[in-house]
Amino acid sequence: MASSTALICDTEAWKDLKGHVEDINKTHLRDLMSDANRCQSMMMEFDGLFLDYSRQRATIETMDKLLKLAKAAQLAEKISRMFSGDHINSTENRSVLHAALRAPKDAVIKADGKNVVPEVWNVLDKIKDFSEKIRSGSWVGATGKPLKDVVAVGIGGSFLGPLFVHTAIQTDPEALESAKGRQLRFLANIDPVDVARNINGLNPETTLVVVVSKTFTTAETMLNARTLREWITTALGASAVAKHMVAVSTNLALVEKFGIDPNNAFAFWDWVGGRYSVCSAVGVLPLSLQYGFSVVEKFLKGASSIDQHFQSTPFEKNIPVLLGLLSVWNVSFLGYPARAILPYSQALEKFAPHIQQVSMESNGKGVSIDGLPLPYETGEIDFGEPGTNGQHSFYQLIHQGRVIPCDFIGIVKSQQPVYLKGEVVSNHDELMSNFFAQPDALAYGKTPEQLQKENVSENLIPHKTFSGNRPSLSLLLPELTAYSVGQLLAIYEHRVAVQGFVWGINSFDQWGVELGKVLATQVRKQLHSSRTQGTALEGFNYSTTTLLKRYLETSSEPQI
Ligand SMILES: O=P(O)(O)OC[C@H]1O[C@](O)(CO)[C@@H](O)[C@@H]1O
Repeated sequence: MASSTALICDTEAWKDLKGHVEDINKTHLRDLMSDANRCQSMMMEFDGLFLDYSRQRATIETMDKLLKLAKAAQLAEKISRMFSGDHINSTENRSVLHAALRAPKDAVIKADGKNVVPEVWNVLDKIKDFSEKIRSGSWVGATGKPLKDVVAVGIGGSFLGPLFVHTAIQTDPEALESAKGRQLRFLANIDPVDVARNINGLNPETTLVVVVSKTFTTAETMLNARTLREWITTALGASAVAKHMVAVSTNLALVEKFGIDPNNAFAFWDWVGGRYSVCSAVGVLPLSLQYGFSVVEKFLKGASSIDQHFQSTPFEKNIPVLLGLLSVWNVSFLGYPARAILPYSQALEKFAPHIQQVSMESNGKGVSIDGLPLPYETGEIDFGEPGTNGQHSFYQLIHQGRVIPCDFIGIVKSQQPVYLKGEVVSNHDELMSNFFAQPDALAYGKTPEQLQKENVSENLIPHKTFSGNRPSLSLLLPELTAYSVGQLLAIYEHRVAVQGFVWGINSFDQWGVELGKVLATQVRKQLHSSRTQGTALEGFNYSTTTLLKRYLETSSEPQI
């Protein structure tokens, strides 16, 4: 781009792709898929992962044009600025260095001129030491009992990533074995029902609470932390906090003010965005308590492998770059506003919710990084469910309704294989039959002519016709281990960054979450004064006043 304030849509590369849409609209995936050379060029392998994007509505020419768009967007420079610790999160004046969280001990990654890797490893070593003490029972609670259960209190990025990784590895044989006799739970929502569910069946005597908050000011997390502090101190006395509560934060002063011993706090840094923090103490501490540090270290290594691939592989073979460019193609050129994340793996059931934050909080922006209003949409609506459950839910719309590019994620080797004697296939093969079938159903569809040949009655033909030409990609992982979960995470993190870099936005701030928080403060104040002094409602519009009045009049909330 000529100047830093120019928008990507003004470049020749963007305009060229706009024109190219017409060519693509003349194609059908049925025909594109019959070109073996094209398909072969759209498959690649890295470190055990296999990517097939031949079912994208793209030709070799499209890919060529997308690579030109990457050049016009100065993608290589932007990636390099990220890894060099430049303050690419300009609205918060911060570096974006989550890759440093999983870098090998001898790597050098600088923020503001200082190598951050030794600090990262100091915290990792502290987590290793602490989690071993808890797991071995050498650290005991206030009544002398070992702490076998952990409740991690946090929300958003201080919750979704750790929950995803926990859910993904909990049935992996190695992780399962190392977690025997232990429980890890996550308290995120301020809904008191979530508190009730999370402490149900737990004994404060044997529970460790980990308060996870980058800022240590998030209203929900702090109230939930105070609620669990009350649960512990009511049962065990005020001094029990020292043994039963620890924290993860960048704000160690507030951790201390809360009453948690600073020695029991695990730091991270402002160059780690909340939604990119699962590889910091945010995820590593709770996961190490549950599975042991050596399992979690494999997760970090998997992510690091993708970091190196992303940083050094030419774009035409670079998985996050290719996926990011294809997403830009689908959103900005083909006009598909959503993306379905469809892992054929129950263990990945929390992957889509995590990626929703990573992607939508990062790329749902209305202005360029320089503050210019964007004449094009950014970000996509991410959603998903594991297969085959999703097939019995929203796939109808994907097959015959709106066009939604799909990410199919499959695993070669099941974490928990089952084969029943006499069955046609193993349970995992049954699952994977669907993984292989769905992308073709979407791509090829079914024509009225085919239905006629099958003697389908005329009145049903329109209903049974599938237009096809619906794009997807398939990612095949050899197995689902801590390592491959790390790979998967980093692929999506970097893919989202690629999209943001091309769109010319700041993918690392999140000002859009602030307004609602401010308005909730006004409501909170009003609820307090109405409940304690009977103050009349003031300063709200007709609708909110009516709703609040009804809530206050009919609510059975305990009075303060
Ligand atoms: O870790 P914290 O500071 O409690 O923030 C939690 C979450 O709140 C947000 O700031 C906004 O929802 C997220 O970006 C962040 O992950």
